[in-house]
Amino acid sequence: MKAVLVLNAGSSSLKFALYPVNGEVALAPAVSGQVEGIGATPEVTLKTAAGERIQEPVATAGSQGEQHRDALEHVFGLLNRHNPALDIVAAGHRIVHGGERYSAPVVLDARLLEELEDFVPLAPLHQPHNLRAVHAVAALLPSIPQVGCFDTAFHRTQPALAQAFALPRRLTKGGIKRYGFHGLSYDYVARQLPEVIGERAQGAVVIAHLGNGASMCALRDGKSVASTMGFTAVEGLMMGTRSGSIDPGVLLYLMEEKGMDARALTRLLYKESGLLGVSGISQDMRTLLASEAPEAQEAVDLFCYRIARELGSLAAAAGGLDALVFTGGIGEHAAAVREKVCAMAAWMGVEIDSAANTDHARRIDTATSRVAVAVVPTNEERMIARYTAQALGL
Ligand SMILES: Nc1ncnc2c1ncn2[C@@H]1O[C@H](COP(=O)(O)OP(=O)(O)O)[C@@H](O)[C@H]1O
Ligand SMILES: CC(=O)OP(=O)(O)O
Ligand SMILES: [Mg+2]
Repeated sequence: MKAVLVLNAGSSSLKFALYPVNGEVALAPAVSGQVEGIGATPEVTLKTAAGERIQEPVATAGSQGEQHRDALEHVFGLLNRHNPALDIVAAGHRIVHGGERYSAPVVLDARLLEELEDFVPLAPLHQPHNLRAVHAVAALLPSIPQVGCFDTAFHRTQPALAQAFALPRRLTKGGIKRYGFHGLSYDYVARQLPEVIGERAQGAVVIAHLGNGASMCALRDGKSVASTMGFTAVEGLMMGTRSGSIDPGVLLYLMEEKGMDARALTRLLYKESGLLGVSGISQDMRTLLASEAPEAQEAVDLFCYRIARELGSLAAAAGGLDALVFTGGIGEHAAAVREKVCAMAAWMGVEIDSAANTDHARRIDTATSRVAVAVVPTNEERMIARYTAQALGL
């Protein structure tokens, strides 16, 4: 049977899946898995259709880029050994930045890949790894077509106001505006929502994608109207290692008074801040929730506080709040985070059922809550597989 290979290269992870295609994309992949811990001690986990789990370390050293490359090679080796007689006819990729031009998935060619290189400085933790995956597939399977699915595409429906910075017009015209990210995740979750919350899915909805990277999106009629991430994936919420929004005056001060240059600031804002920076312990929410250190507690509290603040702002953009939806690794699994955020949103009519929340139920609001509150697992890989099949008419 035909299959689409999906690659989702994140900041510190590489998720992969083989989706059988037979007229339409199968609900579940035949093989899937991920490499986690790229940049530290990467380890790959693969799950076969028969439910067998394989876990092994990835032999690698060197820079983040070199580790991403080794991780990819390791994944290709594993897929060769565990591919259940599927014929890989296409590859679909998550590409974080598509700029202003791309509001839909595209078939990738050499010219387009070169154009997408221009966005590397705008998404330094993602874009280089996304593009590297495309080149790696081209070298290994030169005859198959490849499709790029952009994180920014879903947000192209936003009104101009939501995309604008208050900067001189010439800069806005030059593309310095708010793009928004995690679009494949929002797209997938928005499509699941009618099943979970009925008609309210068409109303004022805020989805919180809380993973290693974290952002929130306001939707109306299932379409993005505003988001917390902007020109780059460092704006908005506090994240695993990213600061989120910060007074730009702090950066000017650090440059002028502390002699920090662009490289040092990039490191600070993307790699040393967020949960890791505030706790001084870990970027991993599991570790922080299990820790008794007051610094861990402070990091979690600030993470939740920032979400609650942004929720108010996004509700203003959406013109109300009919539903609040949690997704991403933290959103799906960290009941304590959902509880704190919802407690701070009580003034908006958010009320959750403690037992349902602890059970990670699909609906966690009480019968009297004015706002529907849902937990919807995201699936960027399936979204990519569907888009790839669609773009190629598979
Ligand atoms: N059971 C859990 N409880 C709390 N946090 C969790 C749990 N499982 C995963 N997480 C957190 O989810 C985050 C990773 O989210 P994920 O969406 O997988 O990340 P990525 O952005 O790399 O795709 C990490 O902070 C991790 O600690
Ligand atoms: C855009 C982004 O932050 O992605 P991730 O959550 O995969 O780091
Ligand atoms: Mg992610």
